[in-house]
Amino acid sequence: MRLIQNMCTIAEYPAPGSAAAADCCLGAAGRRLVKIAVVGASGVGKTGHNLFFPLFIGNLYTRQVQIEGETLAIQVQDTPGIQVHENGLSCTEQLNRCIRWADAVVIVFSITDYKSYELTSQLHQHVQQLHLGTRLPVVVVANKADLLHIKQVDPQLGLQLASMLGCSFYEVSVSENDNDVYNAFHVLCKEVSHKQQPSGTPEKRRTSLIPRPKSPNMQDLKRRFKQALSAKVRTVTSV
Ligand SMILES: Nc1nc2c(ncn2[C@@H]2O[C@H](COP(=O)(O)OP(=O)(O)OP(=O)(O)O)[C@@H](O)[C@H]2O)c(=O)[nH]1
Repeated sequence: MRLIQNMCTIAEYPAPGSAAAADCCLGAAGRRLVKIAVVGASGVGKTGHNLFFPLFIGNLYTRQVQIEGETLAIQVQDTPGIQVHENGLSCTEQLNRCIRWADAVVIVFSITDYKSYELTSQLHQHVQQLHLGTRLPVVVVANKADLLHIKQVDPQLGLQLASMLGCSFYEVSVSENDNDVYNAFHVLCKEVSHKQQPSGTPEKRRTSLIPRPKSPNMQDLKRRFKQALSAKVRTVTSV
């Protein structure tokens, strides 16, 4: 992935569904915009991920990325660490708003924190519930891969979980290896980009498969028209 350093100016993310949100569907300079929320337990390294997005306003980070020859604008929203209570996840309205705003989600857990790993499937379920009817692209990221000596989660478990959830999986170390983090975002952007593509081409192909109604047979029409006309003439003559 080629990351471009010159950032466009962005506004704070608008409320989903607002007119501003609609304007925001295209990034600055008419670019398509990919909005990503990074979620996970507290202390797993979410903010570290966002540091790859050098321009930020409040909790919103941005940069541009080249995907298949097109320059897309990515916006990444940092979210507060999620707390787990006895009766499940405790998600603030702010977090839920952010998940609804997003086109894709990165779920981060730390290999040094088993509880953060356990949270992943609940979080995935929560994300999909907030986007009922569409399958939101999600990537699972196991962070702090440099801390193998104090690991509580075997990265293999992360891989198994991600494939069970139908997500891509990346094991990364925010503090040691930028490339893996880039790759995780790249895969997600590509997936969103494909989802956002106007369905023109496949749609067109589909319509061309629908049989066109047969054009009326002109000879037959003329014959029927003549018949109707002569019947009328006959009726008028007999009167
Ligand atoms: N060794 C190591 N430390 C990391 C890594 N990623 C983050 N950290 C450290 O983990 C701590 C927490 O990182 P943050 O990015 O603040 O975590 P967060 O998920 O944003 O935490 P909250 O803001 O509480 O939700 C910091 O001290 C980071 O320096 C990593 O890959 N390796």
